[in-house]
Amino acid sequence: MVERAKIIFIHGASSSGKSTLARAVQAQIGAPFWHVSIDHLRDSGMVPMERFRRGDFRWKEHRARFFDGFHRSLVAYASAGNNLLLEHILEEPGWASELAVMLQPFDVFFVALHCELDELVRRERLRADRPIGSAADDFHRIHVGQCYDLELGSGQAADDAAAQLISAWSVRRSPSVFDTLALEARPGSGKSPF
Ligand SMILES: Nc1ncnc2c1ncn2[C@@H]1O[C@H](COP(=O)(O)OP(=O)(O)OP(=O)(O)O)[C@@H](O)[C@H]1O
Repeated sequence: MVERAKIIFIHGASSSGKSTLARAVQAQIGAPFWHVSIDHLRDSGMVPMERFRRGDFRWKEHRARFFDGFHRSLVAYASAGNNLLLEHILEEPGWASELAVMLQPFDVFFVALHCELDELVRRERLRADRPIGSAADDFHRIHVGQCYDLELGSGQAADDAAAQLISAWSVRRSPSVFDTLALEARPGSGKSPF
């Protein structure tokens, strides 16, 4: 029998430290988790980034189906019993409910990674590999009205934040925030995202 997959979902603005935290969690946690991120798809060459940058193709025309496919791929991995350490940004208002419904069969722990605006802007400038302004744009939007199973600040060292996350995850409660979101999104609840 396939074991019910566990998903730890780290949600934070661009440059808040999601990848850094995910790597630290992956290094410390007592079971194997696959670190899943859009960054890996973009950086591996799966997406023809250069051609989008050159203007050969229009991202606007492909974005919705790219993210739909990414969200479905999470279900595919988890259905096979894989534990996932997901870092992602809920860029669209409907995505939280949509994902909650899709991931309902799994044990999802939803973590916010908060970072002060001036620190986000500083990190974004320093790394120079993200469009300037993305972090601030996320900062003002992505956490609005969102509930989490755990909220972390990104002012501490990633190893300490990872230890805190793992400790909270190991005593997580049911129903989780995603369980509640999925229930609210069911047809008839009046909050369906579809
Ligand atoms: N706890 C931390 N303290 C100081 N700097 C950090 C911390 N965590 C990450 N950083 C730095 O911030 C920058 C962005 O980190 P990271 O790539 O982990 O963010 P991210 O949220 O995954 O970004 P994106 O969503 O844009 O891929 C990196 O230069 C990283 O070294």
